[in-house]
Amino acid sequence: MAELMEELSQVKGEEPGVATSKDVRVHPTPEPTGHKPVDAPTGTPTVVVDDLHIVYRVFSATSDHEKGNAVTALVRMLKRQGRPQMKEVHAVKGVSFVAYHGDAIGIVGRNGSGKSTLLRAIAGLLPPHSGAVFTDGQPSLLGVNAALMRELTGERNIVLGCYAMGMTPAEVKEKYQEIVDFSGIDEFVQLPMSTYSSGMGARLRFAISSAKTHDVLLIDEALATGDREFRKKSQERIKQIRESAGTVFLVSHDHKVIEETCNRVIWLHKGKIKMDGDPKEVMTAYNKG
Ligand SMILES: Nc1ncnc2c1ncn2[C@@H]1O[C@H](COP(=O)(O)OP(=O)(O)OP(=O)(O)O)[C@@H](O)[C@H]1O
Repeated sequence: MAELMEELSQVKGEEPGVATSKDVRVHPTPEPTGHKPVDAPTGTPTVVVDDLHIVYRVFSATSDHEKGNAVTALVRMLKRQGRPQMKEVHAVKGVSFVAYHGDAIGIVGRNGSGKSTLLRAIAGLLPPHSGAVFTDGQPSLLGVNAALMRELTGERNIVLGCYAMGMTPAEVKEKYQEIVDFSGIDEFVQLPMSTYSSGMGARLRFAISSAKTHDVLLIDEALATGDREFRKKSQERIKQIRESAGTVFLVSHDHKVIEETCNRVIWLHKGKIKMDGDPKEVMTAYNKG
């Protein structure tokens, strides 16, 4: 571990790079890296989503003949034909809400209702077609595909992941063992992540990203593969983030996790907010509808 830290800090310099999410904030607020919990009181706005529309543009092939391959593309070029028609998928349609410091907001809805798209837009990874997202603080998106490197060991991923979140070498050193213990991967930490089960990978991802205090933590199904014990631990961690006045968004199809973890639930239906409020009330309506 010590040699690894030294090796990596030499490569990256004294103050390693800051997480990419800082670069993609729609409304950035300058903050020192690795800062302590946000000192804003709970109840002040942290994310404002204003009449947000997200539209994906995809090439559509209306017939087999038009389907994209090298030959059809070449024929199109020779015949000087244009590209196949663009199709628009309107994934988020006029969503507005305000989230506050200390909120844990569950986002539920059927497959394709726009949950992941909304999270990615809050993280600044998707540009609004119209409308806007304003964030006070640094949003960090934790998804099932969070960028850990499968061919590297757990140990290396922990160090790189912490650096990517903007921690200093001293902070990484301080947090390292806590992350290993929280993830429960034990001696597997010395093995490449390609040898991990999906649950072990998810636990390590959550342990790394929750080791830092986040202003806005966006979790997309990342808790789904953990076992019951890990779920409990991660719920406890989310509670701590909320108590330190961060804001958590949680997309999950697991209603129990949503009800136990969140103080508010937004129900998305076909890209629009169908209901927004108390978890029990929203989940009861959602289960009926
Ligand atoms: N990269 C993309 N390109 C084109 N369309 C997309 C893309 N990603 C999502 N969509 C479309 O946007 C809509 C919303 O998808 P999204 O993944 O946000 O839904 P979701 O509620 O998270 O679904 P799930 O519960 O299945 O994860 C769907 O119609 C989907 O087909």
